[in-house]
Amino acid sequence: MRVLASAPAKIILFGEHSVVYGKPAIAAAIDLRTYVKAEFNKNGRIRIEAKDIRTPGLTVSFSEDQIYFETDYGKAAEVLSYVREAINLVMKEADKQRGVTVSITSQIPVGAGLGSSAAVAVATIGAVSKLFGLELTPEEVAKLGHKVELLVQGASSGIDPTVSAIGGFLYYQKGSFERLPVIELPIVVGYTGSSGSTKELVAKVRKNYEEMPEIIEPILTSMGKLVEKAREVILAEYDREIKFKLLGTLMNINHGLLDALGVSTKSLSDLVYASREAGALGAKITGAGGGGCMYALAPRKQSEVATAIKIAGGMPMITKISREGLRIEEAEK
Ligand SMILES: Nc1ncnc2c1ncn2[C@@H]1O[C@H](COP(=O)(O)OP(=O)(O)O)[C@@H](O)[C@H]1O
Ligand SMILES: C[C@@](O)(CCOP(=O)(O)O)CC(=O)O
Ligand SMILES: [Mg+2]
Repeated sequence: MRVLASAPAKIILFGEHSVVYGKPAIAAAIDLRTYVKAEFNKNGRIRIEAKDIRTPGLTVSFSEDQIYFETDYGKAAEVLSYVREAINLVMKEADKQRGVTVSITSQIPVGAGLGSSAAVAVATIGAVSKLFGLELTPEEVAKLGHKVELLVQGASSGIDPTVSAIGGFLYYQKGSFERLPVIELPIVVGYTGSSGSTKELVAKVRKNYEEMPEIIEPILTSMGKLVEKAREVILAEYDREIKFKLLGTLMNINHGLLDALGVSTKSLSDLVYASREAGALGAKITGAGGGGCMYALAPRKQSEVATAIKIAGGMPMITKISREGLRIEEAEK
């Protein structure tokens, strides 16, 4: 039997990092996907082929106590940890051990704040659980995806695996979510081309929090409050122009607070300011930061903002919200 599953990337519109501390956040799945094909093999090992992750042609096999590297790339085991943990968790859930080959192709830039780790975990859980005959709901897949991120990163709010498994536009807090109405958001994502590790950035914020809780706690509280305000604006009956203006202001405040937490970089802030100067109503980091992506809200100015991002040295991407989360593309007997 062979199963092909896919799961989407996401942007966090408001509330990254503070969501790890139990505050709410708002995120949307977007139309970039990771595809995972899973099939049984006869040699009893787990074999992972990650074709387009930035260690090209990476292939690693492992059995219970050994890892077999088929390339020279030293960080291979670490790079594939989300996939390995996802496969292990599904096997535990199914209470079965069998040789499985998993092949991954992805449209999502890695370490760019677009949730590639969650998408690869969710698509792997989706494909492998179907292969083992488990019928998991999207919510159950999201919970397992959260466990994968906790195992690999040490900390995770669970927002990324939830959005990737469920799809659409979500308000999320401590493992629970509310679907928000999908509105057409005129956004532009700007990619700096560099990456940041979520594990390291979350640890950096934690360190500051532990050293100076009296300074960091009010920042996180403000972030939580601005997310509540953003939810109110999204659900209000205002006309679109007013909504976008208010959301843009909240995005700018959120960016300033993320900068205060120490997760921005010069390149990210360059793209943020270039977007605002080109007419965006708001612009902020999306995801963990330390490199990766920002996004801008730019009604009627998307092409001007895309050009400004390019001139400032970034790569613009015009994306849409994806209503669909985890998708089983094919399941062949
Ligand atoms: N296509 C892929 N194949 C295998 N692992 C992947 C793939 N995409 C992402 N990952 C895993 O996710 C990690 C990046 O996750 P993270 O630091 O959370 O950044 P982000 O989720 O913002 O892209 C990579 O180092 C790798 O371990
Ligand atoms: C920083 C954080 O809020 C979002 C991380 O997103 P990404 O891995 O950078 O796409 C962490 C989390 O919510 O678990
Ligand atoms: Mg991630």
